[in-house]
Amino acid sequence: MARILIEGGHRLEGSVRVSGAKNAVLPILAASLLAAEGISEIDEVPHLLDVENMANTVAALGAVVEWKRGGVRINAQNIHSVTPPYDLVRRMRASFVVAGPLLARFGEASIALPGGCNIGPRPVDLHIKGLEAMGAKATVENGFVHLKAPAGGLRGARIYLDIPSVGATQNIMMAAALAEGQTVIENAAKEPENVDLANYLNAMGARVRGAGTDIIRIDGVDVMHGASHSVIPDRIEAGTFLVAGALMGNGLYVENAVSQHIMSLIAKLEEAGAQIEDRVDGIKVWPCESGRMRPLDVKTHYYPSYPTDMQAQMLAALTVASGTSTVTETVFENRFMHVAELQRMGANIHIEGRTAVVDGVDRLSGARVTSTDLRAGAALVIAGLMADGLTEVHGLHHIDRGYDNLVGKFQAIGAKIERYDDEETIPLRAESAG
Ligand SMILES: CC(=O)N[C@H]1[C@@H](OP(=O)(O)OP(=O)(O)OC[C@H]2O[C@@H](n3ccc(=O)[nH]c3=O)[C@H](O)[C@@H]2O)O[C@H](CO)[C@@H](O)[C@@H]1O
Ligand SMILES: C=C(OP(=O)(O)O)C(=O)O
Repeated sequence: MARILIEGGHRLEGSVRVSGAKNAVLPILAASLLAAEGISEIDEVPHLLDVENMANTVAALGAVVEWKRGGVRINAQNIHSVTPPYDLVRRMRASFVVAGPLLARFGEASIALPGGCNIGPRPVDLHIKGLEAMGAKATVENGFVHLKAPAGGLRGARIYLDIPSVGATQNIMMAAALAEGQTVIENAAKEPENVDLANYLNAMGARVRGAGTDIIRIDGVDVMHGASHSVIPDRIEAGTFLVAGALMGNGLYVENAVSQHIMSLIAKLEEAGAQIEDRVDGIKVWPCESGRMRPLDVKTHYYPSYPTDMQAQMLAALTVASGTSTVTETVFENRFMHVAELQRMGANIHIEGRTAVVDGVDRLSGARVTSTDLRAGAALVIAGLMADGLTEVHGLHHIDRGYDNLVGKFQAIGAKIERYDDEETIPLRAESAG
């Protein structure tokens, strides 16, 4: 079974470059389906399992997808299907965002309903309600959502989102790009990845204003074309390295990190005592002078509040803080699966409802642990970097979904970390990792 082996205690220094954002590139690949003319060139595309799945999804619908160095070229002129294969959709929730582009351009789409996942139930009711407000008929049958636009195509509408859902905002924004008239999304998600998507849509000929604020206005156009676009850096990958640097760094430079995208995380790291220097093209981080982070109270919420996708990594960091911290998860119902794994490494955490209460311990000890979701995997790697002895992390398919060469990047900044796929032998193996 594939696993990562980490020998804890080595300092991290030098520079690490952040890749393009997973949560931006996925809807951008889906948005490419809107182009009836021309070819899109997307740059800064990270090497991720999710990206491969999304590229395969648009290819299965008829788009011609050509990989190039650092990016991808997509010709979506001849789409022949509005039903992405179930096998691809089930692997990745984000594939539901092909619904908006397909419905807008072809008047119909049939997408397998994404189920819940390891972080809790993840309904798509707000996506469907938004598309219905634009005139679509939605029926759910045999696990699929069938969406059909009215004879004259989708019509612009005023849509208030009960929750500022990232995915619903994306689906509605893409569907509205080719609808008749104006769509207004109120209580829209303000995430930087949605701004990146809006910029790409506008480069394709759409008219989207207000992305990044609560209210997005989209004036529908008749036709869209391919465009060139460079994906923004991944703020969660940047945050993951900043947390690692705040714990184990000797002055770690996270190149490409955009401080504006992670203000809440930077504020928390500074509150914990880490030193942060915002530079033109990245962020440098040093650990607290005392060598130990101060305890924190952290609460996840929608952007620009503290991101749920950085909850597990921060929780791992706080296991060795100099006191008691609280971490409250408000976005997803069940995003504390990593707690049990961190406890196996000696962390002192108990859950009270939606809050994890973390009593800092002097040190963690290496153990064999399993990622339960993508960010849980990153949290366990961070825990392994600071633990005594050897840590063996399993469940790598989660990490591969969203981190581009995580092991190689940590190796390059001084971590003692190796990845073993399948039956390769583990030279570093020791009893403590069992
Ligand atoms: C590919 C991608 O970009 N994934 C991100 C996106 O996921 P995703 O787009 O799935 O997250 P949402 O913003 O939609 O979900 C936020 C909350 O709204 C709820 N909800 C959402 C839609 C809906 O129709 N009904 C409903 O009740 C969800 O269950 C959740 O509790 O934003 C999340 C919240 O920042 C991040 O953790 C994910 O990394
Ligand atoms: C929850 C995440 O992603 P997804 O929405 O793709 O599951 C994540 O990136 O942490």
